[in-house]
Amino acid sequence: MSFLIKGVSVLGKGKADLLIRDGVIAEGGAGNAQVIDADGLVALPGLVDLHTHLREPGREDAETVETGSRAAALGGYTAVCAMANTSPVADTAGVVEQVYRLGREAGLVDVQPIGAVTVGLAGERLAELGAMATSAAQVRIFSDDGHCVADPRLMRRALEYVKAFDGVIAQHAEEPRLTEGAQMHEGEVATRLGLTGWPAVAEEAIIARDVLLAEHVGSRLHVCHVSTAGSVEVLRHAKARGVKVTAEVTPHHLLLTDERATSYDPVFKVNPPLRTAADVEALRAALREGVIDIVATDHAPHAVEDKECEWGYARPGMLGLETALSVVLDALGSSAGGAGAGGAGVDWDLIAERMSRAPARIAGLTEHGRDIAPGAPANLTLVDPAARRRIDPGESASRSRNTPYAGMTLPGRVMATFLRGEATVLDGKAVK
Ligand SMILES: NC(=O)N[C@@H](CC(=O)O)C(=O)O
Repeated sequence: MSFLIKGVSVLGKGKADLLIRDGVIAEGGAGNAQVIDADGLVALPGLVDLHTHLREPGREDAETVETGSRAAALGGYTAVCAMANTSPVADTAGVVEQVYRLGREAGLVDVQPIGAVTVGLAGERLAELGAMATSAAQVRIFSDDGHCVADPRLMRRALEYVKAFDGVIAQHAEEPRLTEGAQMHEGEVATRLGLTGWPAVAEEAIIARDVLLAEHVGSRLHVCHVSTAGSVEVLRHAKARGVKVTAEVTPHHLLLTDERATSYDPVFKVNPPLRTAADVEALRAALREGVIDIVATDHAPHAVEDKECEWGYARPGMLGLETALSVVLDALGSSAGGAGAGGAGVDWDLIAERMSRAPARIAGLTEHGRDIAPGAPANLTLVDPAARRRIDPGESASRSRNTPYAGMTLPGRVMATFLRGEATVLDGKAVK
């Protein structure tokens, strides 16, 4: 199948016609290509998510590799990195190969498994990092996400181990002793609601420790879901020293604050928790500046019984794949003075960098995050910046419904996504 995308805005090129043939951006005659009228649409390199929970194996009632992949494609993604906190945990070559194979079979996005750092995420001994790296899944990112690698000696060993194959340790920065029983951000709102707080310093202390360890070892550290202004300052300091550290922020931490907890609706319960408006401002500025390198969704689907219960019993986590781009456009627009009608003023190069190119580089996904130019793999997404859509959880392709944006109207809409030249989304709908 070939496609001729007519009149689309391409970064650095203005309006152009794009020909997709044999899986790549092609040149020459269009022949019998299917024509897509892309007037008013913006072409971006396919988005890359460094932090997705696909729940398979083990919690297929909440998500499967296939349903999560479809949600990803609808969100404009062509690659996602699948977190290791499945059941069984992705801590062996066998499990990461299973996830990799399921991703290939679904064929909607490239699914790159992340391996666990420690056996069973228990934080006691290192998992078989080398075996996962040399497996068919070629794992390069290791994370105990959901849990912090709290033991400094184990963290040091992990950083040392992955250096041999240019791997990276993605840390869920949460000092567990400081967050025992925590339900939400520690601050004025938690006090008012009488809920146990998760203090900002529990994140900042681990990031500070880990950038020092990464510097000492000379290895690569990636910090998951940065959520506080203080973490930004630690990262700024580390980067100025030349530490090999990268960091992500989630869409929800760029838009929502701890005030949402006043509803006691567990859809707003997430780890790390929603923080203050001042944190949100600092995260937006850090993303724009590059102290935070990327946006990652932390898409965390949960079954109804795990979410529609009392706040204290609900699992933390929220959906993110289908709404990420819109939330980022909204968040950066409202404080950047940009994102006017029709997407005027949006810094599309920044969006491409933070949501595609940089995450592809960190994950080593060389087929993704490429400039849209002849010869490049046709992994791209077409966005209608003028569209606004009301978020209806019932319309989600995810198996779960825990979106915090239900009923909100957000800017931008993904109209088409292509994975190696195959359409996975057309006219804003999943193709298969
Ligand atoms: N981010 C979340 O709130 N939840 C994550 C794991 C975690 O980080 O707790 C999940 O897997 O559900």
